[in-house]
Amino acid sequence: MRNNWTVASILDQLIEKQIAFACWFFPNESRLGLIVGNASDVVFFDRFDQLNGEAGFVFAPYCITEKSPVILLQSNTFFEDFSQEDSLDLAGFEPFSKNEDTGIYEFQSKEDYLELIGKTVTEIREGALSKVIISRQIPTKRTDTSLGSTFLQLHDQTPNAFTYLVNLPVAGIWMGATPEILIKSDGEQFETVSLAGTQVRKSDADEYYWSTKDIEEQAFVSRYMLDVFFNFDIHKYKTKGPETLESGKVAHLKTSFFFPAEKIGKCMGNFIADLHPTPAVCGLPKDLAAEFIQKNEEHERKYYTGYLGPWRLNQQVALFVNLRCMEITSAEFILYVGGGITSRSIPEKEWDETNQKAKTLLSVINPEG
Ligand SMILES: C=C(O[C@@H]1C=C(C(=O)O)C=C[C@H]1O)C(=O)O
Repeated sequence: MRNNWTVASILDQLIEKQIAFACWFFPNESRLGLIVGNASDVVFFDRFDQLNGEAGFVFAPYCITEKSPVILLQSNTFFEDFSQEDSLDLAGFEPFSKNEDTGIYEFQSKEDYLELIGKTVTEIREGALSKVIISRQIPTKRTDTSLGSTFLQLHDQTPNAFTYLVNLPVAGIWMGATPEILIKSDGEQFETVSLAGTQVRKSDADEYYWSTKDIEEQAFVSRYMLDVFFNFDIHKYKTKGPETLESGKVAHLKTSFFFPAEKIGKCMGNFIADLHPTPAVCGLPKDLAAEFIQKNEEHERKYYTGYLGPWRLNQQVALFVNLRCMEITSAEFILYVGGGITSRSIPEKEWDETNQKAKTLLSVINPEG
């Protein structure tokens, strides 16, 4: 039985003492993974493929910049299930130097967002783009509620998501509950997932009908994955789906792909570098979409739409796309939400979709709101 109070209070102390850590719940599991380390246990990379041969907990950005490198926490202080522990000796850990709050976070007005979506749809209809993910930040005033207990509450509300809380040098504090697997391995086979298309969650699983926009949008992601498989000589795989996946207050279309581990066992870092960012978070064609995002989004994505998780930690690989997440500064929670825009997008609907996606996080940080 998890002692919520003890766990929350240890996580709060780690944050307060500025000790590097990552903790997480895998989807549909009640075990709490925790890795804690010294400042010297954290390494930074400026290329995604540098993960080849490394092991630890990885926190990777959408796009590598000087301020957002790939971060790997390598430490022997690793618990597969910390929920059963009742203490942790923090005295032996050397803290990392505090990250400065340098970002400027502005609430993007609905009008500005609708205008950007309108512009994106026109660009897609007239040019070479098929799909682009456009996102926005939702800054919310931070209260003095315990982040440890907010995290446990988030897990209780979205048990089928990968729920995490990290405090790391350079990146700072991030928390989220994502439904999207990037890559997962049980040693024998790898699983990767194509996830896209969104609608409000229904009370009855049989009620889901999917629109052409959603089906097409998700098919773009699946199609792209097949190209990446081809690059790595993966010509046979098992598929499951498309099927509906419910998460938080929304539901998505999901296809899972499975292939033998030996295909990429020695070059996993290269495989991830090719896969990321998928058209679920960037767009198609990838280079044009990335350029459009860079020119048109008003904010830096930092670690939103990057990926995170155990990377060959105790032999396990389980990376998730960093969605439904927030960055936590001393004064604010900055939520990040986005959606896939195609030629069939209706700006008002896209705005509603981002609000739906933010609901779970908003309900845990501001229960009265
Ligand atoms: C970009 C996000 O989600 C992605 C976009 C989706 C969509 O456009 O329907 C669905 C799931 C994710 O692949 C987000 O949640 O911020």
